[in-house]
Parts: sequence; C-alpha cells; structure tokens
Amino acid sequence: MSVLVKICGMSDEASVRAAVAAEADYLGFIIFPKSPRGVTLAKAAELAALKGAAKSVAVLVDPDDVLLGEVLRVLRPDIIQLHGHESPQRCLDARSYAGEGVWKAVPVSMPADVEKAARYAGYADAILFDAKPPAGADRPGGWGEGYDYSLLKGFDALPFILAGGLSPETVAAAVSVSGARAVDAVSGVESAPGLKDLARIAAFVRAARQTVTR
Ligand SMILES: O=C(O)c1ccccc1NCC(=O)[C@H](O)[C@H](O)COP(=O)(O)O
Repeated sequence: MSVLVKICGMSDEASVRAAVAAEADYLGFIIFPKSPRGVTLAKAAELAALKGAAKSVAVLVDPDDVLLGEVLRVLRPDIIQLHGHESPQRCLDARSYAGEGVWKAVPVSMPADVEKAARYAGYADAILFDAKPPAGADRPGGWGEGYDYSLLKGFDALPFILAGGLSPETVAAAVSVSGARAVDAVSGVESAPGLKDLARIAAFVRAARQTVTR
C-alpha cells in the first residue's frame, strides 16, 4: 500500500502548485500567527482553491468555537488538525467544523506518550505523532526534530500520521521502523523556516511513495 503524504505549512502559490504537481494527498495550512508558515484564513482559502485532488488540512492550536466557526466559513477544510492541548471531547466537538474529520497531534518522546494517544480513539479520526517542541518554544510544531520512530510500531488504536523531522533523506527509514501509512513534513521541505524548497517538496513525495507498508 502506498504511503499517504501531507506537505504542511503551505503559504505561497508556487509551493501549493509544486505539492499538487507531485500529487501530495494533503496540504496543511497553519492558522497560528507565531508560526513562520502561518497564514490568515483568507490566504489559506485562496491557496486551498488550487488544491486539485489534494485535501486541505487546517492546522489549529487550541482554537475556540469562534475560530472554528470562522475556519468553517472561510476555508471549509477537509480535515482539522488540532495541535494544542485539546481533550478527546474537544476533538469530537471540532468534527462538525471539518468535511472529513479531525486529526489530533500528540508529541512523543517515550512509550507512555504513544500509549496515552489511545484515549483519542472514537473522538479523533487519526493521531499525528510529532516530536516534542524544545523547552520554551512559542509554537508546538514545525521544529524539524526527529525521535525514536520505532515507538510507534504496532500502534493500532486509531490510524496515525508520522511527523517530526522527516525529509526526503529520512522518510524511507522512518516509515520502515514505524510502520506508518501516512507521513507529514514541514522543515524537511524548506530551505529556511517558512521558505519552501520546490525541489524538496517533489523529492519528499517521491521518496515517501517509494516506501511500501503492509
Ligand atoms: O510548523 C509549524 O510552524 C507549526 C506551528 C504551530 C502548530 C503546528 C505546526 N506544524 C504542524 C505540523 O504538522 C508539522 O508538519 C509537524 O510539526 C512536523 O514538523 P517538522 O518536524 O518541521 O517536519
């Protein structure tokens, strides 16, 4: 089975076009002002109009109902990715604001972090496992840091997306040790924070597609 690919932090037209041409499955739009890839909802909607067959993912951090309502009204995302401290119930509540479901980001550094993610079964549609942000960080994701991806092997409480430190160079080995069926990258397809590298977007999708999971 071919691995599904999300390219996150889309903030300009050329990157969206490169990801669509490479046949990425998901395009992530980060609605969080402190992110170097953050975009306004209006910009996300403008870019999402170019997504072709790809699905749009609104990346949000502890959104309130007002923001969720605006996200639905302006962007109408296929998926909402909750990247803050959202509870299982909050994930369930957010489902009505997305076309196809909610992904919950869970930071990982030890086995207990993975085990705790099972509490989202029945509340979120998938878990996005990510690296823990550095101490004192002002944003919860997009640091380009990896971790022991083998901790995810055998996690089957709900589908998962592998994220954290992935790049064209690392994705094949990461899929192999984790058993992931979906992958996500930001920093690994940039030349500087917030600056996408079009060749690396294509290389990442190609490298991910060459991996096979069972
Ligand atoms: O990337 C950001 O700046 C960001 C900011 C706030 C919330 C989430 C953010 N990123 C979300 C993602 O899904 C990233 O792809 C994930 O953290 C992996 O990032 P990286 O290790 O840089 O590939």
